[in-house]
Amino acid sequence: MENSPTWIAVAALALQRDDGRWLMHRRPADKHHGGLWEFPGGKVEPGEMPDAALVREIREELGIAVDRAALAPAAFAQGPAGGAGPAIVILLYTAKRWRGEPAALEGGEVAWFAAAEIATLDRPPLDVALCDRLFSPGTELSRQ
Ligand SMILES: Nc1nc2c([nH]c(=O)n2[C@H]2C[C@H](O)[C@@H](COP(=O)(O)OP(=O)(O)OP(=O)(O)O)O2)c(=O)[nH]1
Repeated sequence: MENSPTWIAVAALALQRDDGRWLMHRRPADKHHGGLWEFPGGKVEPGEMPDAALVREIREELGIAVDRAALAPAAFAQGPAGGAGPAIVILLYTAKRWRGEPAALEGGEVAWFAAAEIATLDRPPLDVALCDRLFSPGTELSRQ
């Protein structure tokens, strides 16, 4: 066993509107992965459940309230290990209910996209993997 952490958990949200569009967040230019489109969310803190972390991150980042009960686990993706820092494992949830109007409170921008449009956006590698799983043909979600 190594003493330093080998991975960190990130919780992310695929929020879907009634018209079928999904919310994506464009990271501020000065951040890691700046300018890329990702699912909103953030790091899970020690001792925190991922869904509780996501409720907190979404409130801070988008200014909306999502209930833990409205979050459905959808997919995960794992980054490479052995790099400079810990590997990232992203846990993606979906939600169709929330309160408030999403806004990019911590910078960047937010917009709603059809699944086919998301495939054309510049995204971090892990988001490409998550989208493949979320929207891959034959899955329940891709037909909605
Ligand atoms: N939130 C989020 N992060 C992602 C996605 N894809 C992806 O590679 N990441 C990476 C970018 C960051 O290295 C890490 C999450 O960091 P973050 O900056 O969003 O989280 P945070 O708000 O808790 O971080 P911090 O700046 O307060 O340290 O995961 C994604 O779809 N959503």
